[in-house]
Formats: sequence, structure tokens, C-alpha cells
Amino acid sequence: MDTFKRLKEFYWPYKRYFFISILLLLLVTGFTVIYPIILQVTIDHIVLDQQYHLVPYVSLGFLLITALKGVAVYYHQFLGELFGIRSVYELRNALYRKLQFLPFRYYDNARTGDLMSRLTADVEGFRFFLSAGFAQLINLVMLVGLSLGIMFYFSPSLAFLTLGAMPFLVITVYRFDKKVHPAFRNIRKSLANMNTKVQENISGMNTVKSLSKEDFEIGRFDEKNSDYKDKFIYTSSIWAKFFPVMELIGNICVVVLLGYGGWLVINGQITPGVLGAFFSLVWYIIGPLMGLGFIVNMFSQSKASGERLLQVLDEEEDIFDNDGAIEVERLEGHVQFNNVSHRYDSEDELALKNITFDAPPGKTIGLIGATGSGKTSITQLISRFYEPNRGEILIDGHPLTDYTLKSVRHNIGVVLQESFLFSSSIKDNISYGSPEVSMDRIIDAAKRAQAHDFIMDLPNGYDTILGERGMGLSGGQKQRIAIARAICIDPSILILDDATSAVDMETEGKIQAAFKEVMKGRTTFIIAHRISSLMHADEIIVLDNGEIVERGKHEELLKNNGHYQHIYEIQFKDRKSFLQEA
Ligand SMILES: Nc1ncnc2c1ncn2[C@@H]1O[C@H](COP(=O)(O)OP(=O)(O)OP(=O)(O)O)[C@@H](O)[C@H]1O
Repeated sequence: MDTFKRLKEFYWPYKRYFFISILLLLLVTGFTVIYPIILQVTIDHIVLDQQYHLVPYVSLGFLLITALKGVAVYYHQFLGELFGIRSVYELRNALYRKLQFLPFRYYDNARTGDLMSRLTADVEGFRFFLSAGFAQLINLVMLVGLSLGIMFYFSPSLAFLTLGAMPFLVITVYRFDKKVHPAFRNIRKSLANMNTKVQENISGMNTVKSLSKEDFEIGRFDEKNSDYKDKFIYTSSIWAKFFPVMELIGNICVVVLLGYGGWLVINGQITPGVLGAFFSLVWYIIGPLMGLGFIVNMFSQSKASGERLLQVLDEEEDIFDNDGAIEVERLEGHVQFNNVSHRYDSEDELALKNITFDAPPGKTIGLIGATGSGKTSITQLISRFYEPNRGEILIDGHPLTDYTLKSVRHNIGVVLQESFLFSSSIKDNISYGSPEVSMDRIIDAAKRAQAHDFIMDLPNGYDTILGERGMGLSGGQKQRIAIARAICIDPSILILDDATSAVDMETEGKIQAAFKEVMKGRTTFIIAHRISSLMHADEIIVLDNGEIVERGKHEELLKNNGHYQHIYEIQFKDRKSFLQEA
């Protein structure tokens, strides 16, 4: 119950829908148990007493009750659904909001498929119980309780006999539930696995196709699909047994009832009408009990879903605005690292060790080093995606944590090796970081990013809708849209993380020209493997294994006989003449 209590803030504001719906359910149950009473009256007082002139009245009464019951059922169901859907509307928004603010640390280990299924299947599981589960539980208690009450009123001995069948029914339900519950859980797990497989396959379609692994992928999917099919068939076979068994027990109960009840009628201890009413009432007990397994199952599934949702909601947002953090419209862009060390949670080794540098406003810093040497980690600390374990990061002379996250991130433009484009228009992609900018500024940014000409060649120009992940554009074109996006927010700090490594030399030339334009007046960090991308930087920092091993200008570093010179030799051995011309 703790799970439901902790999620109360989402459904309690809508409690009025729930309570009205339950009130109407009381009416529905009341109307339902009136039927057998009408039956008893009809048999005993109209048929046996030959009062046939009462038939129209009873029929009208019966019709009226049916109509009233119909109206009550409608509102009960509608309000129940309203209660569920309104509650999970808030819940879904809260989860999505949480996902936006969870730190990168969380996403390092999260699986997309799993998160997707929490936001969809688990929310739905929880809603289902709110909408129908609670009500069914209450309905069960009321219908069984009222039916038994009427039975005892009519004939205690016959009611006791009916009660005698209950343990068999309950044991069957219990045994069934023990089997079917894990079977359902396995179906859910298998479905989640299959979804993850499909999602991964679509995301990695490039790799699949380029390595001709289509058949291999079809085989792997078939495994998951077969697993789902087998689990489903197994569960269906349990389900298929349940209803006949329950019906058999019910019918045995009815036969015994008929035998003993008939004997009571013959002896004049009960009327034939009472026996008729008992036949209806006994199914009002067996019916809900048959559904008990389903309700218990639904309850435990919904509890499990609620727990999975709480896991996301309870996740710590460890990077947030400190008390009194200042909001700054525009930073100067002076970045300083003082003895900064950083280790990722999942790693034993430090990713950065005692990093110190000073990047004055408007200067360009080049970061170079082998893969895994810590280049990206430095820029991720500047954006405050992670907090360093030791040392101090200052922006414009103040600790990074003195500013609001928005102030910092609004002032940093990032262009990655593979920038993400949304499946919306080019215009919206460019203005994503600053949606309020005018069309003129969007066009200006695109021109400066050398993207305007190719955008105008597209069928709908700036209104062209991109496919998922920017499909339909070349790597270089996507990159230039990402540069335009960075220009649009007019950042004081610019991070270019391996931004030209995925394009050919000609496109690199165009992108470099775009960068020159963007970098003017901004503190820029260029991460690159190619020396040509950062040789003009004001300071080049050479990293190795998380440490700064060399620093200086291109010409100075070439004389050091160290790492940088070594990289240079490898990259430029055959192109020295070309460089001299440049
Ligand atoms: N999110 C993360 N979680 C755990 N470890 C990480 C994470 N990101 C980076 N690392 C580790 O930190 C170290 C530095 O990685 P980083 O990405 O900063 O290197 P890099 O120089 O930018 O590499 P590359 O040139 O390949 O992009 C590596 O050992 C890497 O495995």
C-alpha cells in the first residue's frame, strides 16, 4: 500500500471522481441484487398466487430499474476512467519533467527501452488499477456481501450450504493466481525485451546494413518473438483451464443447491421463488470470485508498476541551482580550471587529474590527446553536466556553481561530432536553443554557418521537415545546421567537440570557414584529433590519460619533442609541403 500512498499526490486531487464513481457503483450493485428479489416475488406472489394483473407493473418496475442501472453504470465507468486518466496525465508529466532534469550520471546507465516502457506500459498499468481495479475490488466485496445477506434472509440453511462451496472457489483462485501471476510478469518482460530489440535495431540500422547483418538481426528478433509467443501460449493455457474449473465448481454448487433446495421446497420450508432467487444469487458470488484472481493480479502488477515509476521519481537530481545562485543574461566567457580532478561514478580511475588552465574571454583553446584522454570530460565539466570531485571551475572569476544552470548553459554553444537534429523543420532545429529569435536571425545564422545555400535548395527551404535524427541530410549538412543552432543562441563560450571528424576534406573546409565566423569574440574550446583543426588556437592543451602533459602554441609545441610533435609527425609526414602553403 506504501506505493499507492506515495503516489497519492497524483490521484488524490481527483478523488471526487473516484468517490462519485463508487457511490454510483453502490447503486449499480443495489440494482443488480434487486433482480433475484423481483424473480422471487414474481414466482411466489404472481405466478403461484395467480395474480396475473400485476405482471405489467412488475415488468414496468423491472424496466425502470434496468434503465436506472444503465445510467448508473455509464456514469460509474466514465467517472472511473476520468479519475484514472486525469491522475496519470499529471504522473506522466511529472515523470517526463524528471527525465529532463536528471543528471547525465543517470543516463550513463539507463536503458532507453526500459525508460520508454516505464513511461508507457507502467503508467498504463497504474492507470488501469485506478480506473477499474479499485472499483472492481469494492464491487466484489459489495456484491458478495449483499448477495450473502439476502441469502441468509431467505434461508440460512441454504445460505450456509452455499458458503460451503466458497473455500473451493477461493483455493482455486489462489492456486491459479500463483501460476498466472509470474506467467503474466514473464510476458511483460518478454515484450519489453522485444521492444528494446526493435528500438535498438532501428537506431543502429546504419551499422546493420553496412555490415550486411540483416539476416542475423532477423534471427535475433525471431528469438525474442518466439519467446514472447511461447510465454503467451503458456499463459493462455493456464487461463483456458481456469474458467472451466471455476464453472464446474459453480455448477456442482448449483446441483447441490438444487437437491437440498428442492427438498426444502417439497417440505414447505422455502418457496419455489426463494429457490429461483438463490440460483441467481449464487452466480453473483461465483462471478466476482472468478474475477478475484484477475483483480489480485492487476493489483500486484499495478503495485510493481508504481514501484518502477517511483524509482524514476525518487532519483536524485544532484546537479541543481544552489541557494542564491545568480541569473546572468550574458557571461564574459572567462573559464578557469584550478586543479580539477574528476572520476565518473562507474569508473575506478580518475578521468581527469589536476587540470589547471586559464581561458580568457575570446581566446581559443585546443584540446588534443588520444581517445579516452579526457578532452570531452573537460568540456562536460564546463557545461556542468557533471560535478568535479576536486578542484575549482571559475567562470568570469566566480565558481561555476554560483550561477544558475540556465545562465551557464544558455551561454555555452556546443557542436558535437554528431549533433542531434529533431524530426521537425530546419527552422525549428536552428532556433531550438532560442525559440524567440526572428526569422531574419535564423537566416543570418544559417548564412554564417554556410548552410543557407543548401537549405534554399531543399523543396521547402527552412520549413523542410527532417526525418528522425536528421535523416535526409548529409553529415556535413547536419553539422552546419548544428553550427547555425549554436550561433543562434549567441553564446560567449563555444565548444566544438570533434566537430569536423565525420566529414570529408571539402566539407571540412566549409565547416572550418563557418567556425571562423562563429568563433569571433567567443571563448572557444576545440577538441580535435586532427592538428589542422586546432593549430591556430591561442593555447593547445595536450592530454594523456587524464593529465595535461604539454601546453602552448602550435609552434612552441612542435619544438618540444613530445606528444604533440609525435602526433604532428604522424599526421603531416607526407603533407608538410601542403601545410607550408597554408
Ligand atoms: N559517462 C561516462 N561514464 C563513465 N566513464 C566515462 C564517461 N565518459 C567518459 N568516461 C571515461 O573517462 C575517460 C575520459 O573520457 P573522455 O570522453 O573525456 O575522453 P576523450 O579524450 O574525449 O575521448 P575521445 O577522443 O574518444 O572522445 C575515459 O576513460 C572514458 O572511458
